[in-house]
Amino acid sequence: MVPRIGRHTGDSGARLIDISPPISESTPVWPGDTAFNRAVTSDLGGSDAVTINRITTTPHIGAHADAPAHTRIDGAPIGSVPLGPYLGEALVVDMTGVDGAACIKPVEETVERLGGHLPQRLILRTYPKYPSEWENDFAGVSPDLTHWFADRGGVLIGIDGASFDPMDSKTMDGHHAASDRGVAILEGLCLDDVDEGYYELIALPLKFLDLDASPVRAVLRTLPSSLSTPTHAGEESS
Ligand SMILES: Nc1ccccc1C(=O)C[C@H](N)C(=O)O
Ligand SMILES: [Zn+2]
Ligand SMILES: [Zn+2]
Repeated sequence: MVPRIGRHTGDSGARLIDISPPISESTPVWPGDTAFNRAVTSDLGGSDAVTINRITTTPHIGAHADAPAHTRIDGAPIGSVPLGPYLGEALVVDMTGVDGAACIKPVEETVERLGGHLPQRLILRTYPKYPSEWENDFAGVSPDLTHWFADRGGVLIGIDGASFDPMDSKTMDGHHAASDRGVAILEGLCLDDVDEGYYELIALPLKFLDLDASPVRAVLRTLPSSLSTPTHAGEESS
């Protein structure tokens, strides 16, 4: 029997791919939202014993996890969401040729092509190249896809775009579908260096007790090759 995620020892040649864009004052944020800003409050370059910065930022910056509280008045803040969804096997699907909201068909086709295995985490690539400036024209995640995935045991969907809903949405249907189905949301992932296929996702939000979102350091770890090829299809229902 092939070793599964969590049981392999770590020096098996697995590669870590950082899918977090850099965060600085020049990181784009939603128009009108609070940009990242920092100020030094204690300075080694002055007479202080330590350097300390103060930061101001929207929590929806770079790679980040949305909490249910972002779009539901009674939704859980990010510090009290379960962590399981943010860790574990994920399938990266290339949607760069797809028009509009990320939808079911490309996922079905990719799963089919890779051998039929659908893990509990789905990561959707919509940009051929991650934008370095704010981009109005991102694809959301279609509610249909979220329902389809939740029906098959899905617990997390991540996307490279800035939001699960198009920029002019007033109803936030993409976000609501996810929170209604208990599907965790990651946004702003930089997938430039990632091929379609199976990986281990690691992207934990911080324990901000009252916040609507948290930045994450998102990485994909390559699986032992026996796990990232179609030969293991159907063996696991992670
Ligand atoms: N409507 C907004 C108005 C102001 C600031 C952000 C938004 C968002 O929708 C953020 C986006 N949905 C996000 O989850 O990052
Ligand atoms: Zn967000
Ligand atoms: Zn969002």
